[in-house]
Amino acid sequence: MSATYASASPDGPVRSAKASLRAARRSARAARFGSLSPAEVAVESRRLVAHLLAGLNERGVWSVAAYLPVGSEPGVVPGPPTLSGAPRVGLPDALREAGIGVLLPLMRPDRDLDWAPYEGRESLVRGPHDLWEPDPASTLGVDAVRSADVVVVPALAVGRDGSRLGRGAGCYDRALARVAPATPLVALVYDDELLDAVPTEPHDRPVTDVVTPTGGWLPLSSRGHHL
Ligand SMILES: Nc1nc2c(c(=O)[nH]1)N(C=O)[C@@H](CNc1ccc(C(=O)N[C@@H](CCC(=O)O)C(=O)O)cc1)CN2
Ligand SMILES: Nc1ncnc2c1ncn2[C@@H]1O[C@H](COP(=O)(O)OP(=O)(O)OP(=O)(O)O)[C@@H](O)[C@H]1O
Repeated sequence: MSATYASASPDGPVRSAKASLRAARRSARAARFGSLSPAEVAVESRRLVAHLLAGLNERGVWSVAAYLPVGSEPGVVPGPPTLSGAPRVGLPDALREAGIGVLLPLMRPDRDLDWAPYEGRESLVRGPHDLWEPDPASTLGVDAVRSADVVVVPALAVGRDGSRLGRGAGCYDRALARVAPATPLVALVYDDELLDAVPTEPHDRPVTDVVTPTGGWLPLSSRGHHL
């Protein structure tokens, strides 16, 4: 670990505040998800994706770095395992069908993210941690994320000030450190996951916009640039 992150010791006050909030948000998300029927989840996911597409369309965006929502993440497509074992793909297909070029991440062993173009669900392979990822043979390298007009990022919670709480592996922190300052960073969360603020460390890059199933696309106060 470089000296830049020396202040972020595993037992520092911000680190433990993040860890407790992460645990609380994870269980709240899981509990709420468990209380919804698959049909309700599907409706919510479609609304979220529709808001994202509308916002990208309004802004004339033709290329994004996105991800494939899994488990109880916002945008997930619910249902039993498919016969082929292939994942249920909502968000990346919706973007692709709208004519938007999509990069998907692959998690590297060092917890950095590599990227590859999304070419349809048949091209996905099982990755680590129950993720589905593009074929490792098709990767473009860690810097490919710089080519996206917009980066769509996962989050457990987002503050109205742009602060973002992720899974805690630092994958997106590493990836976003490479992205040009003017590139919009759009987090997808459920409505009750948009908070006033979440704890941050110096390496955390604020997101500029958030999309929720009911609230739609909301520019945040951290937003320094307009498309
Ligand atoms: N759908 C989706 N894809 C994504 C992410 C994400 O958050 N959601 N990522 C965002 O970074 C990257 C993958 N990052 C990950 C980082 C850590 C763990 C992990 O440690 N998983 C534990 C369970 C605890 C957890 O969910 O974090 C495990 O499987 O044992 C999984 C993925 C890239 N792709
Ligand atoms: N640019 C970077 N290079 C290397 N390590 C980093 C970088 N940014 C953050 N880290 C490390 O990643 C770890 C996790 O950071 P943090 O708790 O902010 O994760 P997160 O933002 O919740 O997760 P994610 O980015 O995966 O969504 C920390 O140990 C941090 O020091």
